[in-house]
Amino acid sequence: MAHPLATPPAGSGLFPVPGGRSVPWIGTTLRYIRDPLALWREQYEAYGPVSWTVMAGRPVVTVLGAEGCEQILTNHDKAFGNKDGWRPLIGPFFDGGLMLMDGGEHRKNRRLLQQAFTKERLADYTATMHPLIERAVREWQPDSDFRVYPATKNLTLGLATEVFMGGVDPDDDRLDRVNAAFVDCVQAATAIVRLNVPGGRWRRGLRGRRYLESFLRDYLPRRRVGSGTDLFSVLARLEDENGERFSDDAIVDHMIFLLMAAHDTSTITVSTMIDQLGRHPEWQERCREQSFAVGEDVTDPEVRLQLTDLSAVMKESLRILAPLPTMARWTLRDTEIQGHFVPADTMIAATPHWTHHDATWWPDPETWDPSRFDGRPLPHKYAWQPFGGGVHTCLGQFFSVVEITMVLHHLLRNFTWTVPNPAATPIDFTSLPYPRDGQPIELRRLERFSDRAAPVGPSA
Ligand code: HEM
Repeated sequence: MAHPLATPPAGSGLFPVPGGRSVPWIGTTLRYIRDPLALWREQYEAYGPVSWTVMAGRPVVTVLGAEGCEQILTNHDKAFGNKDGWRPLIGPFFDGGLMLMDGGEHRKNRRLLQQAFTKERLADYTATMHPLIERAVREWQPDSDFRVYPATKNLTLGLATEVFMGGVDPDDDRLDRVNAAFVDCVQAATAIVRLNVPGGRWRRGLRGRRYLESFLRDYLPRRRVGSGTDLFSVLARLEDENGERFSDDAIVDHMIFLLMAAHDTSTITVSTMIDQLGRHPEWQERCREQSFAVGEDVTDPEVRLQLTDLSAVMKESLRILAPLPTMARWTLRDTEIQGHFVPADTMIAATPHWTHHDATWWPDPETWDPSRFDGRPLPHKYAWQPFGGGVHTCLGQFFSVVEITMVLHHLLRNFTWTVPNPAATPIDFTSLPYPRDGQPIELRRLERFSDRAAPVGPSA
């Protein structure tokens, strides 16, 4: 039986948001962590595209479908705020990050931050990243039980410290602890017990945040005065049109958020692509052929454009597993979503992961098939939205595409791999999605001429 979230104002013509009773406080949190698609499918069948449930102690309105997501992300009537949507989830750990800002504050910070993501800056980051990725990937060791996820996480963290931070001192041995601090912060986001109690995730997250702050503050004075082209140095020297700069606190906040935004999202995307290419050798070989055809150096954007198969593989992998399966919002006043009345101060979940698996837009949605991205237009502007939409669209989108392309490009040129376990990879959705088993593959070094498929064509 459906229970309305709130009664619509008389004469409004709006429907109440339907929903069901569930376990007190925890509600559907655990079911979401296990399998959000199964949970949403059930909600959709029972109540339609807009319904409410309880998650971690509060009512949450789940919006399923491209139209609803478009309405929320484009936010034309400014009814949806980011700050209070994300804050209950990741606030204490990623406070001061761009994604947690609204209105004028967001506009001002985004304008300034955008200067760190221009074409010229991206070219600098790319030039720094390319040799690091090439070397790091080549050093991966063949293994019949190679775990992709932790290896990729190490790689992206190493890149982040070089490209984002400008490197660390040779005798600074805190990187493992920094990595652990990120994980603690991100995982605390969905802690069931949100109290600062010993041994709890929340406490570990808070401790992680303090560790990251002190780590960055140690390096900040040098970045302010240096001439580095890393993101940290760029942020430390940015000025707006009035000559205003970010304060020390703002730089540390932005850095912690950016490191987090860049790290786990790219890691899960690389990991999904490797997993899928291991299960689809024909696509692996197609991508490899293009990677050998363009040569080793892909720092030039024109050269990367030729990796059309890899680009399709990335898009399809982002479709099958969106690194941000859900985007949080908060209603700033009474409003309407797809004809339903939603009162002020309600948590909203926009759900790209659902849209990406919606058969309306994606026939046979559970099948991984990069040929969906063969250049034809999207079936709906919001049918594919891994990088979000509206004013909060991902600022690091182009950076991450370059980073991911380069990792896969070098991997394809150095290795071949298969996935020994035919069962689907078990994904945990506690925070950002990650493979519970670390994503095992059988990784073999590529014998360049014997392992590659013979060239196709009349002379072959
Ligand atoms: C595959 C990789 C990535 C994915 C799928 C991704 C996804 C997203 C999404 C969906 C949002 C919007 C959140 C919302 O509307 O609430 C977002 C925001 C953001 N992302 Fe990314 N991201 C990725 C990589 C990166 C990287 C590498 C960086 C930085 C270098 C970055 C920086 C940001 C920032 C700063 C925002 C906030 C933008 C704003 O609120 O104005 N992201 N990202």
